[in-house]
Amino acid sequence: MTDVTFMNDSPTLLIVDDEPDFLRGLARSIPKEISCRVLTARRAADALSLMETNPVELVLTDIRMPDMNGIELLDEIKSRDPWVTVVIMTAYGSIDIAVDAIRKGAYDFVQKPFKPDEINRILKKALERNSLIRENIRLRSRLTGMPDLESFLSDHPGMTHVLRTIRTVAAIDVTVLIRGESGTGKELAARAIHMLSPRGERPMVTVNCPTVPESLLESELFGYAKGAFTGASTNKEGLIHEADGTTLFLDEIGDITPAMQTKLLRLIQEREIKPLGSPHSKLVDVRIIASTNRDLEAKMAEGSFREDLFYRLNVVTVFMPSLREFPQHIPILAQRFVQQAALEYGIPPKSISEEAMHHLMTQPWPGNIRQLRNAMQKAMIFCKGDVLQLSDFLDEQGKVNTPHLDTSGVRQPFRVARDELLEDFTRRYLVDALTRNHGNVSAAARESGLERQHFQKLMRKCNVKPDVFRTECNQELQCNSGLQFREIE
Ligand SMILES: Nc1ncnc2c1ncn2[C@@H]1O[C@H](COP(=O)(O)OP(=O)(O)OP(=O)(O)O)[C@@H](O)[C@H]1O
Repeated sequence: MTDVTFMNDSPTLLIVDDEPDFLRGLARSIPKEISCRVLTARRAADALSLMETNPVELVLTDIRMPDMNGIELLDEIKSRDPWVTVVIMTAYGSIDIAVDAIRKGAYDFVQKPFKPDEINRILKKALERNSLIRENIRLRSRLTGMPDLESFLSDHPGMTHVLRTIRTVAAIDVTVLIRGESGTGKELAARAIHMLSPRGERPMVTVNCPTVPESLLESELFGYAKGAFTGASTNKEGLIHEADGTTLFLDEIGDITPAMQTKLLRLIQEREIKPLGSPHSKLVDVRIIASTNRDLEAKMAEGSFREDLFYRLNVVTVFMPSLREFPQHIPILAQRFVQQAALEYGIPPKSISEEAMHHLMTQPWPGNIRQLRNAMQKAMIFCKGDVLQLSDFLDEQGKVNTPHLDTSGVRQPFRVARDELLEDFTRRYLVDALTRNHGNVSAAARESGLERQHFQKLMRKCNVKPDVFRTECNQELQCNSGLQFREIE
């Protein structure tokens, strides 16, 4: 992976090709007037990881690559950020592949070997298109009042992908499905999408599907006509009518009955509602955002969730990561909840001891961010001093909370539960070892009796990054000694 040129505030072009000489030559041949930062990657996987940490506007990719071909890469890029412009390089004569790429959302294609003028013309056009799209999104956000997304979703690198998707889908009127475990911030993400969208000036209409009794859900959503059932003494508009012109957020859609699924499918397909007992249908203009913490694929397999509804909802999917996947996110969130609680309860903010932070980072948090927020609030209320200590996070018996070892409420299949427990144990073990060794991977591996590579493999599997465990003195030491500080994986 190389960063060839860099110009401030310029868009970024990422060139992907497994031929090192061709890649280098092409990157160097991009003329100055196409003012862009050029990144290169020799494998699709490297390209995707570069895109996690760099805002890439334009991708120029070869079709034939060993790990993932250009069309698969195109699919993956589009599912992450539909606004990235992708240009495909094909071998001479493979016009069918080029057409397929365009059908799948590529902006253009160019046949190898190509002349510099030809590729430069395409790149210029592609960058122009991209800047128009971005400008459009920016203006719309300004008009609707951009909320400070970072302030609640955090700009931790692990969350940049989620943030980018939220910003992008906000600007286009597509149906969005937000998936993730309970308490990961699905509703918050739905609000962010709505507020950033052109519909954001009006409030979003939220329906928490499981909390509305099944017998009432249809009339609540679609409304009813006078005389539709005993007690219907007047016409009543439903929530979908209320959401006409704005966003309808269907929270926990995985829990609705097959009959309601059919009705919602009709709404999504035809944008039409027919109140209960009314002979008339009417068109509505609603943008639908749905969320679920259910395994919809499993529900489809057992026949309790309609496939056609799933595909209608799943135009764009946002996956909210669990705290287990991003323990590095915990210190930022914990500090933020301390500040929030201080403001809310009118008490001075407190710092968090190293021991307490370590405890927070090694908990499995099955209730995710919600559970962390509650733990922080409780600790803030009961802590007597200026520093939150480990004891402020222990349960009534003075024990460290270890919910995963309590199997009484576990409903998962044995293998799933066992694998989760094992991964949780491994992650805690790694975090402990890295904390003790101030983020020094070699030392932590030595102490654990593991090969460094094995230790790194486990870190990758459990998404544990060493940087957060590095103390200031350790960082200084490494920087002063002239060593590269970032871990190269
Ligand atoms: N990134 C975040 N930063 C700060 N607070 C957050 C964040 N994500 C979630 N929260 C807070 O955590 C709580 C749970 O969030 P939210 O209700 O959006 O989760 P959810 O995934 O919709 O949960 P459920 O599936 O149980 O409905 C809320 O109080 C929310 O404000």
